Amino acid sequence: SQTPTVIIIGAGMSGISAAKTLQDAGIRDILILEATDRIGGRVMKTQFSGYAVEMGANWLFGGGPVHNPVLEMAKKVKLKTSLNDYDNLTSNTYKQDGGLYPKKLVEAVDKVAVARDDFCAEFSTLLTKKVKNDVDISILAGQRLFKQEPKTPLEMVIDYYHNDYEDGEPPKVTSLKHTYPRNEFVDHGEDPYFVADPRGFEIVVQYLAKQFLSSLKSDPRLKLNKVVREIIYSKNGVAVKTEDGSIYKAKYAIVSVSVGVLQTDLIDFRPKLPLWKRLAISDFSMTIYTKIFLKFPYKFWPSGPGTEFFLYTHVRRGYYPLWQHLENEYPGSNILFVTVTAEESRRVEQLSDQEVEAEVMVVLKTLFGNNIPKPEDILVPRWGLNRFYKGSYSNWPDKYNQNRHDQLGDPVGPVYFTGEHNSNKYIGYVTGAYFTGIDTANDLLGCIKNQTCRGYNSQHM
Ligand SMILES: Cc1cc2nc3c(=O)[nH]c(=O)nc-3n(C[C@H](O)[C@H](O)[C@H](O)COP(=O)(O)OP(=O)(O)OC[C@H]3O[C@@H](n4cnc5c(N)ncnc54)[C@H](O)[C@@H]3O)c2cc1C
Repeated sequence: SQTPTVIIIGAGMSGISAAKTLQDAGIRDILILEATDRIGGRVMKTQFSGYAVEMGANWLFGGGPVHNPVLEMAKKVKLKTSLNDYDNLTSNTYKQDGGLYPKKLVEAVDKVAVARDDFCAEFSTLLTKKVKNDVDISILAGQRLFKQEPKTPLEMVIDYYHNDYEDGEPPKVTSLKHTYPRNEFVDHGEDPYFVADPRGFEIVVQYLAKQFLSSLKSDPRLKLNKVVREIIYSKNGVAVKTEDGSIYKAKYAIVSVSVGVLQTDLIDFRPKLPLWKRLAISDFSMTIYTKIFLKFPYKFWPSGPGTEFFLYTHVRRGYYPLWQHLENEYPGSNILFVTVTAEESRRVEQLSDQEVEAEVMVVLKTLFGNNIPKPEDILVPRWGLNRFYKGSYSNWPDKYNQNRHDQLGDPVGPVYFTGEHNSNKYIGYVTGAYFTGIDTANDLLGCIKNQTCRGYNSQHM
């Protein structure tokens, strides 16, 4: 077969959106190499006790003032979504040893958290506007300036909901400047859509792919089960080697794997990537966000309006803090899921399913009594251990500046980089992945069509 112009590594949202952009611009001879047996990447549903649940992305943002093309696609495929009852998220907040906190107290703590967020947003804007060089602080440092740093278990779980639940990593290590103000898709005063569709959120990535691929399994431009292990690059082009011993050649490559994967040696770049690039990769952060699903024979948790979520407070920040039932989406499913992040995710991933179940049941018995039934099934995703993801999504660390982030996305010779982590506004989100795919493809098109190839700028090779 003919040598393609571009090889795209990875068939997640960013890789597919880059491929679509190239196709639309007339670059038809492309080849997508995907390590797994499916497209979609971190948009991934799985069948759990007869229901489609989202192992990866679950919330679709876009009810706000900014047009979100991912939401438009979701509407085209009639993706089934519901609106989460975020207004009532704090209405059932349990003490560490069981029993509910008085609603008034929780509301008062939440009010402080909202004011603290507003302060952080204003302070971040001030930093951006008034300080010439790129000065940044952590969200926690911002909270301390507000003189209302969360300290008690109750304050911490509310803060967890306001920050870690979105960022994946705690305020201590997260950039204030690049996280606040929260972007328009998220902080629009409207709840994001919660995806609960038998076809999964991944139907949206498939929809995009089908606009240029004849088949998601056998189109010659897409090869599944191709684990890229080596990229040899020079002014003449790239040679991409896969684990099964194949070699694919092209003029250019677009690498769309997660920054977590780039931090490992799964893909060997030859020559080694320049130092500036390696630093930009190694200093960025990839979090782990874990939704643990549990199926019970019957429900024993609060149900009815305003009960979709419940919170568990613990002196240990992030210890099984945020629970959600699926009664609105899948009535009668008797499924609960609890979200853990960052260090707790790293710890939980090392445990067996049985060990996780034992921990979780101690918490549930504390809240609902010793007579609750044993779960019939448990699902513990392990995104951090998976060599094709090495985490769930990226998080902007407080000591990482804009210049370095630009370098994270900069091309090196004929090798271009894309993916969620390169987004400036929607880092970590499916929407961010979609936009960066387009941006990277356009950058490369500038090179192919106009010979303005940023990969060959002075320092770049
Ligand atoms: C648990 C979890 C919850 C999330 N929640 C949300 C949410 O609610 N809302 C939201 O908008 N976003 C959410 N996200 C983030 C969102 O899923 C990602 O930002 C987005 O899907 C990333 O797309 P991508 O194309 O950048 O990367 P990926 O989807 O990771 O695509 C990269 C592709 O490269 C492949 N690959 C890796 N290594 C190789 C190799 N060596 N050779 C070939 N192929 C390779 C991978 O298999 C993958 O298909 C969540 C993610 C997770 C994991």
